Amino acid sequence: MPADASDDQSDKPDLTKDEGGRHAAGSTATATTSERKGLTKAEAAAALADVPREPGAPKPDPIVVADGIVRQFGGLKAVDVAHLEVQRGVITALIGPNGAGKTTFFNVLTGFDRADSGDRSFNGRSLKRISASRVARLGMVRTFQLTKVLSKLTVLENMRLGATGQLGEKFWAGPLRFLWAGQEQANTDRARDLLQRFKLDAKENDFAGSLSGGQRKLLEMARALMVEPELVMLDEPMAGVNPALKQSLLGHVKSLREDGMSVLFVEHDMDMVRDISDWVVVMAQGQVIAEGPPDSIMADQRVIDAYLGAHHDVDITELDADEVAAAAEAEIAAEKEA
Ligand SMILES: Nc1ncnc2c1ncn2[C@@H]1O[C@H](COP(=O)(O)OP(=O)(O)OP(=O)(O)O)[C@@H](O)[C@H]1O
Repeated sequence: MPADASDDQSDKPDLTKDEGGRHAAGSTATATTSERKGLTKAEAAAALADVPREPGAPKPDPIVVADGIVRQFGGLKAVDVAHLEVQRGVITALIGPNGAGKTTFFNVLTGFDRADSGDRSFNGRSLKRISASRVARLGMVRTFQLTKVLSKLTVLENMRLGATGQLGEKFWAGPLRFLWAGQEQANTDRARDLLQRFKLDAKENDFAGSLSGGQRKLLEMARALMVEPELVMLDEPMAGVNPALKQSLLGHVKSLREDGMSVLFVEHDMDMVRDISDWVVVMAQGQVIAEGPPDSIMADQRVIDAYLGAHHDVDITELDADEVAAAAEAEIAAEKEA
């Protein structure tokens, strides 16, 4: 489904706007990644302590607000979300059975798909008629269930592609190298820093196609950070990832919150949901049926009936770096055999 093509003209994000008037004093809406103060798990829980455990509950400092979002495919209402607020600076999980509408809702929020009705806002600003690429430039980026790294490009080239809005991409600026060479160097430096953080630096010149599934997920997450986002949306980050690499991915997601970013992720892996999320939203048949902290959600009979009955808990073991590396090699070998 094509994204909303009617991209608006201004490239300047207005992240200071607060139509809802509910951003707390000292809100991080205008801060860059390096200036933003991250939250610990305890601080994130405290920020949500007074939020009612009910679908559509208002949050003290929402970064995203969805209102009356409906997306139909023929006669099927894939998404029918009356109201949802995503709190800034915390990790929110979106769970629900297959076909609940989670990915479709992600697509609509990020502008990769268009709702039949309803609107959503980011930092108090409506995203109506704003294209997916512009949504990303505003600071709301996503990864995909099936990774979209480009196999025939190197790891570093994939990273550079994550930096949107570069001067060198503008047709008039292309020949004027002096205008964009500095920006290109800054992007390469940032790419290398991120690759180091995600332990992919040794692979910067390898083709992305040679990475294991788990490493591709890491690369996609690293690439999403090239735009210094405020909100990172991850669609099933654990799907198809070896248990050893899961540990590493979990650590990276937690560190996003500690670095001051907000995270919204779709996941079926209940260990991950319980371990890292501060708040859980449950969807079933297109609607939000429950919201709350992980422990209360996992004990909610409606959630157990709609979803959790089929999911069992398995502890993810702590693994050291060698075990993680060995698991990545095993994953690559298994993929080659398949
Ligand atoms: N492009 C499409 N055309 C027709 N139906 C679609 C399309 N995309 C999604 N659907 C349907 O909409 C419903 C919601 O799908 P969606 O992929 O959003 O669910 P989900 O909760 O993400 O599921 P999963 O956990 O399996 O990824 C499903 O019934 C699906 O078949």
